[in-house]
Amino acid sequence: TGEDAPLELTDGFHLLIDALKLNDINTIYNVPGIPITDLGRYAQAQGMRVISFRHEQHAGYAASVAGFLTKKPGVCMTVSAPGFMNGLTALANATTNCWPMILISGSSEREIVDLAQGDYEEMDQLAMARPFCKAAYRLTYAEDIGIAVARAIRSAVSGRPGGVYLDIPGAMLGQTMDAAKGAQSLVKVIDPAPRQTPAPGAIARAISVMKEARRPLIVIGKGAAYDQSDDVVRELVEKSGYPFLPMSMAKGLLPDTHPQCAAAARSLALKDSDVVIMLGARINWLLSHGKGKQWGEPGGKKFIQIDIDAEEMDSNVEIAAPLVGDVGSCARALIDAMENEGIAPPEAWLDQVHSKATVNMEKMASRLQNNSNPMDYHSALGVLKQVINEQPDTILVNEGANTLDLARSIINVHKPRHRIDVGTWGVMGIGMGAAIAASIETGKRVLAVEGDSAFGFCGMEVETICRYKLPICVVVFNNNGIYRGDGENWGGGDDPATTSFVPDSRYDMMMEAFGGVGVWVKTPDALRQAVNAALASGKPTLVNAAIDPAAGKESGNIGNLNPQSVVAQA
Ligand SMILES: Cc1ncc(Cn2c(C)c(CCOP(=O)(O)OP(=O)(O)O)sc2=O)c(N)n1
Ligand SMILES: Nc1ncnc2c1ncn2[C@@H]1O[C@H](COP(=O)(O)OP(=O)(O)O)[C@@H](O)[C@H]1O
Ligand SMILES: [Mg+2]
Repeated sequence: TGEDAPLELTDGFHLLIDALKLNDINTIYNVPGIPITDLGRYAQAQGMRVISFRHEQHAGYAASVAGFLTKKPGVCMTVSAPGFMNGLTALANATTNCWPMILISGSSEREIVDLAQGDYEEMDQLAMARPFCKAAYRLTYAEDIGIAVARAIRSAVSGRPGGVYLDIPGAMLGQTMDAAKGAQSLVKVIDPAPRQTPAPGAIARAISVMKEARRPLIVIGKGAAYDQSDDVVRELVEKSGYPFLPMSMAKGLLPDTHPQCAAAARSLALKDSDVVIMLGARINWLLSHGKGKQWGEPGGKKFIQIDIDAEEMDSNVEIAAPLVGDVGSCARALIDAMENEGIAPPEAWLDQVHSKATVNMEKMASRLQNNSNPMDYHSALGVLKQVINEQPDTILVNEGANTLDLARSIINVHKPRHRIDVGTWGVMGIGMGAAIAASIETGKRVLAVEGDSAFGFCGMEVETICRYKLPICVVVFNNNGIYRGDGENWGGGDDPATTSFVPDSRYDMMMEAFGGVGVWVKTPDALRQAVNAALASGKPTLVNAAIDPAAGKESGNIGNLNPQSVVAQA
């Protein structure tokens, strides 16, 4: 341009969008409002998918699940203070699940915040975010957007993935700068999640432990699902001949119907195994911290642990052979070393585990056949098991207590990353955000199996599902309460934990209210018909499944975590 031509300008709004797009981030999950409303508009105008929710917590759950499914940071965008706080729960949950997510929140100027002068939605968000995420950054100048977004992406996906907070003051978005200089300030991140190979000595140590194994077991965790080295994981399992136990979101890396799957013989596998390989799975509360009777004789086990985070080792029990690196690199190195060392498959042990699993599956199968009216969990889940067996490409979302614990063991998963649930924390309310992200990120049909209480945490997002016409079938297991619908209260009157719901609530009418399909079903046949119709039509559907209020147990399988009052029961 000639010297008198006007300078071409850009601004914070557009530099932030350019930085995200340059790094192949093309979706924003948000709730609009000051100061980010126009940011969403401009992002959409520049070709990004901007999905607007009814509450930031569910936009955040969606972003974190997008991170789990794509290995790119899911982006949640919120307004300041209350919007930021609503997103913070999802950011903390992402960090706990080791999923990459970036929470971008509008904020106030430092000079006002630091003098506590009472700005609109004033809060020191940067300080508030720090304890709940891997890294937190705040922008002051538009020219720093390129490096800040690069840092946020790298922090979210490198090493152990997790949540990152990026604080964007409203005034910064409005700052202008020379467009050419702005373009030069952008950074395309190079290799943000580098492969991390284990040290040869660590491999040799693991092989020496495996050589002693007579009854080995591989526990596969959601870190392995996230790694997307599915073929190498399958190769490690099949070449070793070891039984494997999938944790809930690692189900489907190898199909639950695989002959080496020990899920239906979990107690035997945990108690009698002598060497346990943890593959992208933590030994935390979900595995009783590696202690107690379910793990057999104290000291009777040796652990090999594969994890990208070196500090995870020895968190709960001594790790005899730590393998620090990504699942794919560690599994590959282990397979190569096994071949050279001639590690023999443990046929007798595998047969023992497989026959125990077969017996248990046959026992369960008979409980699934009943055509009871009202349905109980088993008859309803027997139907959904069959639906997923027939349509294995459907992504299953699942939450509740009995609804979660029973579905996890009854519904087989046949493909990697096709089951999304409450994660390490056991969070209720992830269902609708997870279902929306699974649908948006994969384009696949989604079946969300929700306890009625769990659905209550996120039910308003059925309007979001209808607004974007997403092919999501929500099945609410309506047992009229949290855990059960008939508990008597020791203090007399309605039990605050169970009969707190209106009996026979018509959740199906909520979906109809927004133009979706609502069906109230009371029998397995009606449930099957409604779900198959929903998956065939791709229309947003809510199937309100009446479940016997007397079925189920308080807190499902984890009631033992409750503290007991001695005094109260005296
Ligand atoms: C955010 C949040 N709040 C409360 C809980 C406690 N909680 C709650 C409230 C559950 C609801 C279980 O009732 P449901 O109707 O979803 O499932 P079932 O009736 O089938 O057991 S399960 C559970 O752990 C939680 N895990 N997360
Ligand atoms: N790509 C990866 N390679 C290796 N380990 C990983 C990878 N991504 C995450 N991890 C690790 O996987 C583990 C996941 O454990 P966890 O969330 O407890 O799984 P689960 O609940 O399924 O057992 C975490 O310790 C995390 O550091
Ligand atoms: Mg319930």
